[in-house]
This record gives sequence, structure tokens and C-alpha cells, in this order.
Amino acid sequence: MAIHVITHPLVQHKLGLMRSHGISTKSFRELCSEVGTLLTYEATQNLPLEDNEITSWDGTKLNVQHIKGKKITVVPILRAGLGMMDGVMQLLPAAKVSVVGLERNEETLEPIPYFEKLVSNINERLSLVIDPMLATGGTMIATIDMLKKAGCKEIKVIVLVAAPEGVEKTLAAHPDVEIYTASVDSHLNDKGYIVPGLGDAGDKIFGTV
Ligand SMILES: O=P(O)(O)OC[C@H]1O[C@H](OP(=O)(O)OP(=O)(O)O)[C@H](O)[C@@H]1O
Ligand SMILES: O=c1cc[nH]c(=O)[nH]1
Ligand SMILES: [Mg+2]
Repeated sequence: MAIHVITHPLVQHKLGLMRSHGISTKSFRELCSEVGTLLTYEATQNLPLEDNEITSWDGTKLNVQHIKGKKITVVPILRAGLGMMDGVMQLLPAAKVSVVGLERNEETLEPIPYFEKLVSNINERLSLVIDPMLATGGTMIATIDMLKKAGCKEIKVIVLVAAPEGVEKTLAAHPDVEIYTASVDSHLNDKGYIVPGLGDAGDKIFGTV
């Protein structure tokens, strides 16, 4: 299945708090990071394990499981993706970070790329793309295009909230990609905002409105 809606009570509770009118920048930012951690836990559930022999507390040899040298790059989409980054990195502290910047033109809803700094060996890594919002899907599709052009072969997407239109468009363009989200909401409004959604996630994280 390429879309995973995480219905865990902690995720749903925290997402519900984020939807509240007048939420402070501090609370929104904290929740963005916390839900980012919980969705990362789900998105990494199939990482390969391997047996490793260790010396245990009483000096005997013991076989334990370690993650099998899986190389990961976290890909925050500027700006709003940065709001999830601390939470995601808590579970993946050794991951390399590839930053991309895209801004949606609010008239045409087309994404405008303005920054790209990817890790050099991205072809060997799983990319975990993070952005709170998947609306029309334009930004996510352009990001995945960028990653694949650079040689990336395995991509997972973590978004807090998605619109059905954006999920459909993204999976049509990139059927090999898996999307993890706390919610697929009702629809997009005539300005391309997700309903009920969260409002403008970037502005809420950075306190710019
Ligand atoms: O699916 P789409 O229709 O492309 O819209 C989603 C994009 O819009 C928002 O970013 P925005 O362009 O507002 O930039 P920002 O993060 O700098 O606020 C959001 O964080 C996504 O990146
Ligand atoms: O609902 C939306 C759509 C795009 N960007 C946002 O921040 N929110
Ligand atoms: Mg924004």
C-alpha cells in the first residue's frame, strides 16, 4: 500500500490540537516536531535488521539485532519541512540531510524551486522527504523528480496532513513512493488550501503571520 494513514491515538490527539484556531507558534512548532517523530517511527518500521554478536552484562555472548547499515537521508522541504526536522532526527540522529527549497506560487499553485543541496551518494540512500502539507501535490512531485534525477531509488514521504487530490496526483506520478500521513483530509479549497487542514503551516511554524 502506498498511502499509510497513521491512526495511532497519540498522533490523532496531537493533530487535533494543531487544528485549533489561535494555536501559539510555540505549541504548533512543538506538535509539528512531535508528530514528525511518531510518523517517522511508522515510516521506518520495515528497515532491515541483521544479527550481531555482543558481550552481554554477565560476560556471555548474545545475538542481538541491529539496523542493517541502512543509509538514510532526511529531505526537509523549505520552509515548513524544517518544523518537523528535530522530531524526525530524534529517531534518526545519524541520518544525513539533503535540503530542498520550493515555494508554491499562490496564484498559479505551481511550485518554484529555489534551493537544492543533496548528499553526494543519494543513489545509495533511502530518502525520507518531510513537509507538513501535501496539498495539490505539485511541491512533492517536483521534489521527488529532483531526487530521482540525482539518482535516488528509494523514497518515502512523511506529511502531517494530505489532500486526496495531492495524494492521487503524487502516486500517479510516482507509484513507487510510499506516503505516511496523520490524515487525508476532505478536499482543497479554491485557493489550494487543505480543508479542514492546518492553515498555512510555514507561517505558523515561523510565526510570519
Ligand atoms: O502540494 P502543494 O500545493 O504544492 O502545496 C504544499 C506546499 O505548500 C507549502 O509550502 P509553501 O509554498 O507555503 O512554502 P513555505 O514552506 O515556505 O511556507 C507546504 O509546506 C508545501 O511545501
Ligand atoms: O493547506 C495548505 C496548503 C499549502 N500550504 C499550507 O501551508 N497549507
Ligand atoms: Mg507556506
